Amino acid sequence: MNRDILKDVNRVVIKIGTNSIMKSISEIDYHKMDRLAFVCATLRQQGCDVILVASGAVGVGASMMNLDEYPEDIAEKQALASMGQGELINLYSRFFQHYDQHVGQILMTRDIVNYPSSYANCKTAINSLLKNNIMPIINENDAVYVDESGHCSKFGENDTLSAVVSEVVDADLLIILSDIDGLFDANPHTEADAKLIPFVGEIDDEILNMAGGAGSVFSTGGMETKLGAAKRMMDNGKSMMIASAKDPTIVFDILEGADVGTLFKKESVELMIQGDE
Ligand SMILES: Nc1ncnc2c1ncn2[C@@H]1O[C@H](COP(=O)(O)OP(=O)(O)O)[C@@H](O)[C@H]1O
Ligand SMILES: N[C@@H](CCC(=O)OP(=O)(O)O)C(=O)O
Repeated sequence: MNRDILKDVNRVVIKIGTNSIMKSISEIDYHKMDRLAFVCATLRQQGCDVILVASGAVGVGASMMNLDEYPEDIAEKQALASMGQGELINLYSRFFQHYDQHVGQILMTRDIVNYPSSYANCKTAINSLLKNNIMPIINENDAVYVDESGHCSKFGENDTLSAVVSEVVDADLLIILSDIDGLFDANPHTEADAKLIPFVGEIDDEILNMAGGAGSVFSTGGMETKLGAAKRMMDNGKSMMIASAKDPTIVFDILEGADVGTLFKKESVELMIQGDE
């Protein structure tokens, strides 16, 4: 699959998982956060609209409290998220500042999917940030979500959230930076000879059967939710990449059309670029 089309991307959503910004349960990977800020700010300078979906509220909160493991209790998790989110955005804000880039925090609940006025407000808020050259940094509002049968305002993981955000802002491409190089034909952590799949043109049962759940204590979605996000993007005629978060400058390679990670793109549909009709 020729990837030259990725060179024309004008608006990109980049999602990075908790696992990728933590060295261990107690240690934040500051270098990784700095590289990510560098990449996002550089793309912005080059005229590309970038929206960052950044996980890590609970993880950063747990590291601040020196916890050995994550709590199961929802109220405890929400308290950690409340504390951790403040520190997470503080860190990103400081790293982005090195590259002369202001950031704006947006914390979402599922209300944006369920209520058209919330959706419209969210769209306006993100577009206003972009218009003013402020980098939107988005996470779920983990401290207050409700997860009850009568009312569920929870996403629960950021793969789906990042696909919804891509829809809201009409992004050309969603890049999910993960702790793995892309989609493999089986979970590489359990199948030693699993092979990377460079291109997926359709999410069918064969592809869905390859996916397993989350790979670490930090993660919530695993490959299943990433495939759900890919399907959402493809149904909207847009594309998605899964690539390794090890070195965030891989985003430059992706946008140069390099053969890295897994590209999800409907074979029959040309990547729709902002401004094209
Ligand atoms: N077919 C597959 N290909 C790649 N990874 C898979 C697959 N099935 C399950 N996984 C798991 O999904 C993990 C990536 O998802 P996740 O744990 O949510 O990480 P992240 O925090 O980066 O989003 C991998 O590390 C791996 O353990
Ligand atoms: N919103 C949560 C993260 C949820 C999530 O999806 O995490 P991840 O699987 O690491 O992308 C938090 O910030 O702790």
